[in-house]
Amino acid sequence: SWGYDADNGPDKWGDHFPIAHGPRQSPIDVVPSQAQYDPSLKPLSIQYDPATAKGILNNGHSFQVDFVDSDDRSVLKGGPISGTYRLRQFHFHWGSSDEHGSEHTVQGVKYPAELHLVHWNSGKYPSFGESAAQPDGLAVVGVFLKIGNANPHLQKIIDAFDAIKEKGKQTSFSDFNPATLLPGSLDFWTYDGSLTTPPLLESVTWIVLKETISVSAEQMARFRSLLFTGDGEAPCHMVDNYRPPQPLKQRKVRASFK
Ligand SMILES: Nc1nnc(SCC(=O)Nc2ccc(S(N)(=O)=O)cc2)s1
Ligand SMILES: [Zn+2]
Repeated sequence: SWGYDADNGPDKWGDHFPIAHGPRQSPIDVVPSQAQYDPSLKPLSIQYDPATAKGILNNGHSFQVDFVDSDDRSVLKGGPISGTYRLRQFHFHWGSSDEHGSEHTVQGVKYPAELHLVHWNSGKYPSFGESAAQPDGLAVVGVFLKIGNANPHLQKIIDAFDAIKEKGKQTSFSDFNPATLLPGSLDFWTYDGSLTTPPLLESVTWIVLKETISVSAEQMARFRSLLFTGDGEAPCHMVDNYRPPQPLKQRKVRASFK
């Protein structure tokens, strides 16, 4: 099935998922000078309850931290979205070296990793699955990681990696507030896009934060110790699990800041 190799990677996804060539694909290259400041954008409202953290899973493409999303304890509001979107999971994309790895780029600048906090429109739809099929179903907050001081909040996640080294492994993960992974400023760019992996559904309102969070080179090396492969397979390090920027086509990117 799909992956990030030459034979099953982003250039091949259109064979089974023709929407790969659609009008609102993600990620994109954000060009700040082309983004229009929109004073009607509200400030982002992010309220997460650490008690909703459930588990951490190596799904063979990335690792994700899953949340209880059967109630509105961890929600995103404001910004470009209307109503309430519930946190479902967060995950990352990263490179084989510190020079690349993010999905979105900023005027061609690549970051070593990118965090995605995935939310669904619980105010309007009954489930994640339903939401994922709607043009206003999902909202993903993207945060760039930049090499610097070790990030103590990331360390709790990294300490769980030994238990999820191989594809399919999962372990419990509790009492974690993903808001600790956000930068000081919630200034953002926003545009209409898609999931960046198959099924590439065009149901995502993207909210890409301008400010980065830090990660140390040693912490990035721990990300690269995870495996795409499962127990008993020839081990393949989980690196370069990012889709490159896609055509902007008829879209505008808006900025929440001047
Ligand atoms: N009916 C459906 N159930 N599940 C799906 S897709 C599962 C899923 O959450 N996929 C997903 C893929 C990419 C992203 S991302 N990288 O944040 O755009 C987020 C989420 S469609
Ligand atoms: Zn993602």
